[in-house]
Amino acid sequence: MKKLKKSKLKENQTIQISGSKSISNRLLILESLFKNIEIGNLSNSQDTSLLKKALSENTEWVDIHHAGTAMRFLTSYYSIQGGKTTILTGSKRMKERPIKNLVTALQNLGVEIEYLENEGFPPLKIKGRTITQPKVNVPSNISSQFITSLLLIAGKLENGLEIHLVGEVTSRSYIEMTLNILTRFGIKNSFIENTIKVEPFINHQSSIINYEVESDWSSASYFYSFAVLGRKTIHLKSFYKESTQGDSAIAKIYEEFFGIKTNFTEEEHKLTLQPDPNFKFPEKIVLDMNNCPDITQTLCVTAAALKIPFVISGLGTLRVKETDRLLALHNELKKLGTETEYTDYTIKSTGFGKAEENIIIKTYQDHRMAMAFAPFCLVQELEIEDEDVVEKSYPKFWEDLQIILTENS
Ligand SMILES: O=C(O)C1=C[C@@H](OP(=O)(O)O)[C@@H](O)[C@H](O)C1
Ligand SMILES: C=C(OP(=O)(O)O)C(=O)O
Repeated sequence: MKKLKKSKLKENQTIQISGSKSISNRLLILESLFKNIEIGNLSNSQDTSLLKKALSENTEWVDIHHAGTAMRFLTSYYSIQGGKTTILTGSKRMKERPIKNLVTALQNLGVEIEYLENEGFPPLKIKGRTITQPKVNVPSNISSQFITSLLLIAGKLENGLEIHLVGEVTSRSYIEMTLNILTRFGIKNSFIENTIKVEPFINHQSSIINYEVESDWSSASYFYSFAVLGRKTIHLKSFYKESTQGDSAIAKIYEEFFGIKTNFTEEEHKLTLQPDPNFKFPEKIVLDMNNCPDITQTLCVTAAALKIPFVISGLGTLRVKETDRLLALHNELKKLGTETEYTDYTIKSTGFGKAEENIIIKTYQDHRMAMAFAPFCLVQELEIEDEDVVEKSYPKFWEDLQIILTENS
């Protein structure tokens, strides 16, 4: 249990967030397949450590715990390890997170994959082989991680790969991030309408690539919330003006709805989050967050703390993440006095009342529930049920809060 006393924000503190977990996990797979990357500012998240461990140990039984990207990326990775059989499993929740569209795509490419418990879900038994078929159809409405998983191995296939995305494309920014990394790596690709083509990558032994990972924008989002509720300037390192991370949308969203101006200092790769003292909050927030699903919880808590009505759409993936994030938000926002209604794709506020006196936020084994609700301590004291959940993406979160917060006395 983490007790957060009613606090104030200190002025002008600087936080160094570690590398993006999404970029890091893509690079680790590519490094393992092509072996020529010097990675700087690798994510210190548990998800990245788990993936790194799996790739370095190369065992026959791999438990990836809660790490969704690692589960999905390794499914394709093990599919092309010819002559090797791997059992890939995860936490209880991982066994409830869908993987069927990816498995079916790999099966259609000729890989033998078996479900060891429930059809469509981990654990999987994967028999690696050489993939030669050049084309595959993949439904793209459940998780972009399925597409990224195939894209990461595509350059290794002798005929490359053409992926036809079927249906709506969810979390598109993450597919674009993958293609951007492939391009940096020298792997030729194109994304036209619903077809992605990746060429086979032949000269991969020739040179070493240095890749400095930009810090994690999903982690940065919590400091935007602190800056809004604490009305003080915060500095974050190491970020770039042009980001490949979809969650960098937080800068625009928090400027438009909460008056936080983001300044970039090029030389120091520093973001400065500056609240505009004359900003008038909007009467309502209406937003589609399909491109940046991981910052939904951050935004809902900021809006709830300010009692600004919100209608958020594009949330079709939230019910199959670390927890059912829409249900979790609905239950916990109530404790802050915010009533909500949700569907499979949307959440909207329906009324604002008084917050409970003794708030205890349940975390549902979801790191983002803990971190998204933490900024509410600038409004009222609260407790967060399981403080250790933050390790999944941001192990130093509570330590970093000590830098920016001072208790009200
Ligand atoms: O590719 C990635 O690194 C990710 C893609 C997104 O998942 P979905 O495509 O399942 O929404 C995102 O929520 C997740 O945290 C990381
Ligand atoms: C959804 C997330 O991660 P994953 O899907 O990789 O478990 C997340 O970090 O918010």
